Order: sequence, then structure tokens, then C-alpha cells
Amino acid sequence: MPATLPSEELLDYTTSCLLPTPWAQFTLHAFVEHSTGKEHLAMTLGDISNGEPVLARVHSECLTGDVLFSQRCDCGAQLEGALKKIADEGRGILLYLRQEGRGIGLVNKIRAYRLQEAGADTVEANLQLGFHADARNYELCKPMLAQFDIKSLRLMTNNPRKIDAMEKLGVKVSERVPLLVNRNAFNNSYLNTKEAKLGHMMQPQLDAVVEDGQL
Ligand SMILES: Nc1nc2c(ncn2[C@@H]2O[C@H](COP(=O)(O)OP(=O)(O)OP(=O)(O)O)[C@@H](O)[C@H]2O)c(=O)[nH]1
Ligand SMILES: [Zn+2]
Repeated sequence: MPATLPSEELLDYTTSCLLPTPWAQFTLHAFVEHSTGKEHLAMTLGDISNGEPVLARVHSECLTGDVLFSQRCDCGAQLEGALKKIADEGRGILLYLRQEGRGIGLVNKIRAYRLQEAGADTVEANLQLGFHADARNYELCKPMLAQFDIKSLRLMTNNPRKIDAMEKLGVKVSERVPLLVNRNAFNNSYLNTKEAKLGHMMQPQLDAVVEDGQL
């Protein structure tokens, strides 16, 4: 058996609908991953299949930040900021990957938060639980992007490993678009650890900053 499956065997494209948001009316596309049954999503806007690099966000699920307004991380503000940027340009794609907690799942992320309350940082907590610092896998991006004939991204991220992962998949990243959020008292040490231990590029670029609290 080959080490990696051909991308068309990884997931099925199922269906789509319109998704009005405060910023634009997107189209929401649903994919189902064969090996896990997980439902992954793409939100698209405008003509993304014309060969021009596409403004894109590859967002990993964070139920606490994306849905429950958690201030521990920057995920909710990044999600909103990315959708606003796509709406401003009138063209782009957001992939919403169901790899909660950097791939360790929601319950384990809550365990990791508890360890963080006892003094561990976000990386140490994962390691104490027996996981890698970052257990995510981006291979689904390739068939999801292929569904829309997208070969080149202007990727909204601060994470150099995400860019490497795309390039290794054969998806060109023609530009990195920073996606910084303001710091607050709760996410400050998390953001510092991402920069120090996970290599995130967190230098402020005023035009890239999206809302939120202040420190
Ligand atoms: N295990 C764990 N996962 C976390 C923690 N905080 C956020 N996450 C998860 O981390 C993922 C988001 O990763 P981030 O490192 O914040 O950002 P990124 O996607 O790598 O990089 P950007 O593209 O710059 O946002 C989501 O899946 C969150 O659920 C934490 O303390 N522990
Ligand atoms: Zn988060």
C-alpha cells in the first residue's frame, strides 16, 4: 500500500448552499473525509477558478475560539478577519478543517488548557499529554482546492509550517498575507509561545491587524 493515498481517495465533495454572513454572501461547500467521516468545509466568494492566485485562509477548527468567544487564543478573531478580507476583495476561499486543538481533539485541548492553568505553556501541555506540539495534517487541502481548480494561494497565515505544508502538497503559495490580531491579557502568553516555539511570524503590520481587546 502506498504511504500516502492519492488525493481523490481522501474525501468526497458532497453539496453546497449559499451562506449569507455580515460581510458577504459566501457559498458553503461540504466535503466528507473517507477515513474519519469528518465533515470539512470550504467557504468561497467570487470567481476563484480563473487561474489567478486566490486569497485563502486554511483555518483549523477551534470550537472554543471560533464559536464560544474564547480569548485564550486568536482563532475567532482570525476567522472573522479572514472572512472580512475575502469579502473586501470580493474573491477568495476559506477552508475550515476539522482538526480541533491542533489535531488532538476538543477534550484533549481542554485537558491541555487545564495543564496551562497549572503553569505549562501551549507546547508543554501537548507534550505532557503525549502528543506532538502540532499534530495537524494538511493533505486534505489539495483535493479541496482541486475541486475549485485552485493552484496558487495568497495565504493568510502567520505560520511558516502551514506554508511549507502547502508547498509540499504541490500547492503554490505566491504570497503570505499576515493575519494578526490584537493581544489581550488572556492570549498574550499563547501568542508569545507560538512565536518562540512554533515559529509564527507575529511582527505587527498595522494594515493586517484585526479587532479585539488590548493589552
Ligand atoms: N492543543 C492545543 N490546541 C490549541 C490551543 N490553542 C489553540 N489551539 C488550536 O490551534 C489551532 C489553531 O492554530 P494556531 O497555532 O493558533 O494558528 P495556525 O493555524 O497554526 O496559524 P495561523 O495560520 O497563523 O493562524 C486550532 O485547531 C485550535 O483549536 C492550545 O492551547 N492547545
Ligand atoms: Zn483557538
